[in-house]
Amino acid sequence: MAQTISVRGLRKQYGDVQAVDGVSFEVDQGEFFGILGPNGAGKTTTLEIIEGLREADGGEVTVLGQPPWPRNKKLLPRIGVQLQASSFFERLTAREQLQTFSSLYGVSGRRIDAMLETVGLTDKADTRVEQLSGGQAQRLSIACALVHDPELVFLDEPSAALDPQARRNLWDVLRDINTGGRTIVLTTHYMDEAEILCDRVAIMDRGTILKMGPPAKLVRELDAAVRISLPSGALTEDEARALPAAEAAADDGVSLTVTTHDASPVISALAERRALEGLQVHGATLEDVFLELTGREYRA
Ligand SMILES: Nc1ncnc2c1ncn2[C@@H]1O[C@H](COP(=O)(O)OP(=O)(O)OP(=O)(O)O)[C@@H](O)[C@H]1O
Repeated sequence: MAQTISVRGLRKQYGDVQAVDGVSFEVDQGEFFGILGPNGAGKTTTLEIIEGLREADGGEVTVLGQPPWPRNKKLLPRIGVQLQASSFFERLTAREQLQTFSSLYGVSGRRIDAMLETVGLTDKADTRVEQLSGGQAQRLSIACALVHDPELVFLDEPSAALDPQARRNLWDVLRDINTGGRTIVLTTHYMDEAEILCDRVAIMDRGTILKMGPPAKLVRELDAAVRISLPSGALTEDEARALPAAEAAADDGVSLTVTTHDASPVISALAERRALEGLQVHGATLEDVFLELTGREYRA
């Protein structure tokens, strides 16, 4: 598969802060790649260097086979960039905003209505940007990053400050963009976002990548316990502890939770007792992976 981004030994220091400390990864064509980590992990700095907006102190970066720095104008029509703080031209409507962007890139205006449709803003086409909600503005900034049909799209915390429904709508938009064949690189501090959207994630903390891979694989490799919960009182705690393969059981008055590394015998035994009503199974998440890697709770 063709390699779209290659980063080797990337470093960047601001004063005493080593923001990026030897980061290496590759992104393949068509991949949805996530850089995940808490505030200050170095995600934005890494992204800005790849986008050609910042000079690295050290390391090698190629984007679509070319170095992004010094500012490489040949790359501009081929990449789309959505920055963390989106800024618009004032007093323009959503459509005019997109028209302005498309004319900057010298592309025809034909894509504008299609783009508004893609990000679900058709009914806001004639609304001025300052009257858009946070979620709508975020989607417009993504449309601006896509209007020239780039093959590679960078999104920096695209769902920051969105309400849960708006985040889900945005995820649908991003999935469609990726299914259309574009490569997407996204930074996020939301574990669930990375888990749901990304083919692969790099978990970053304090300037380094701690682990990289498909989210489901990272979680599986943890070999973490599974929690099986039932309505409180479905079994006594002692009965639950005696279930085959059960390692622990606790009833907090709302749920009875059984912990195990092997869910099948527990669930089979519950089925035999006809005690499956209201059963929920909770596996490990990327948050558990972060905890295992750092010894710290994940705080975005
Ligand atoms: N222009 C700058 N000047 C000085 N320090 C900076 C600058 N930009 C970032 N830093 C510092 O570098 C570190 C990494 O910041 P960066 O913005 O890359 O992290 P991040 O993972 O994107 O965090 P966030 O999610 O908060 O944006 C932080 O300690 C930050 O304070």
